[in-house]
Amino acid sequence: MAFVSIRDLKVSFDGVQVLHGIGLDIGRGEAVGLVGESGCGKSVTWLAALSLLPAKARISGSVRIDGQELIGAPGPEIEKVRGARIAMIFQDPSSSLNPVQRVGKQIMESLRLHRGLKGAMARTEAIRLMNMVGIPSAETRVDLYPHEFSGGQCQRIMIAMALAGQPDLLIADEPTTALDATIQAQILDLLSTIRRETGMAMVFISHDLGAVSAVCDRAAVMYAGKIVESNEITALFAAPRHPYTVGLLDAIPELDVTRARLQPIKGTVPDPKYLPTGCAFAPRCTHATDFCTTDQPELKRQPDSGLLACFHPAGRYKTETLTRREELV
Ligand SMILES: Nc1ncnc2c1ncn2[C@@H]1O[C@H](COP(=O)(O)OP(=O)(O)OP(=O)(O)O)[C@@H](O)[C@H]1O
Ligand code: NI
Repeated sequence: MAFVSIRDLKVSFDGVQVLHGIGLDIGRGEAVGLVGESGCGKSVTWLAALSLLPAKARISGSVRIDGQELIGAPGPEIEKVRGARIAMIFQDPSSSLNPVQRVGKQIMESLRLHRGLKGAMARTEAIRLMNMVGIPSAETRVDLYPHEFSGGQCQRIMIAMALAGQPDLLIADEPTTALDATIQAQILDLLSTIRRETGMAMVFISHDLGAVSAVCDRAAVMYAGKIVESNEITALFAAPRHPYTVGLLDAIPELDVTRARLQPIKGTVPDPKYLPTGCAFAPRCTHATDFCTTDQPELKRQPDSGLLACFHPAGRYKTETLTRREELV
């Protein structure tokens, strides 16, 4: 069995289903991207796994790490997993860092909680972690408050806190969305380096397939609470099969192009309350036929080992997007 294995994960809020049976495997040390537009269920997948959803959420299915079932596991067991085995970082560091506590103290608290380190040992380790995530003069800046750091540096400090527990899996939930392009590239670079050095697995959640390609080996594309396609990044970029994946690739910003010239996918994501009967993407899909509006395509293994849920896959080969990926890396 894979190191992390998600099977048929479903989530509803107030009778509205938002996750429709997610299945995903992550190997040890593997970096997997989770991509899709806002509201497709990327965050909910992991918040459900880590028991971080509000009590009203109805969750079924299975999430196992190293064989240990997380769905329905008792609170203290989940708490042990959180931070120590699986750590999560979010888009906005200011919501996770305590503004009135020195950053070093916050990292040391994480070290005490997950590794039992205290005093001088914890302080030395906090400084080492700050150095590792690229904070200059960590020895002196360890005693500063979050507002004395830039947004990009706060995100680095969040990453240091996440690494404090030496997790086997880091969930990075849109960690660069709030940052400008240069800083974003630096953080992506940092995450790749850390993964190589620590050997931890990573799930990188993003709207942007370009950012995902800079960090991940493989990506799963989500739409309306389902995975619609997944494959190795190179295969996904070279030959995207799902028309939605093609749309996401067309929306990747080229480095020297302003956002105004991108081609966003026409239409909007469906409200989970009123999902279409057939394929959820059919109303926006240029390939859709009558059949797609009545029947739901299943996620099936493809000859190239990718997974796809589509009745009318695209066949075009996109060399130009391949070059874009190389530029981004
Ligand atoms: N606490 C909640 N109560 C009710 N509905 C929720 C709650 N959290 C998420 N949802 C709904 O679940 C669906 C999936 O949300 P989720 O946050 O996973 O999307 P996402 O793919 O992470 O989007 P984004 O890119 O905007 O973060 C959305 O329709 C959202 O409105
Ligand atoms: Ni999200």
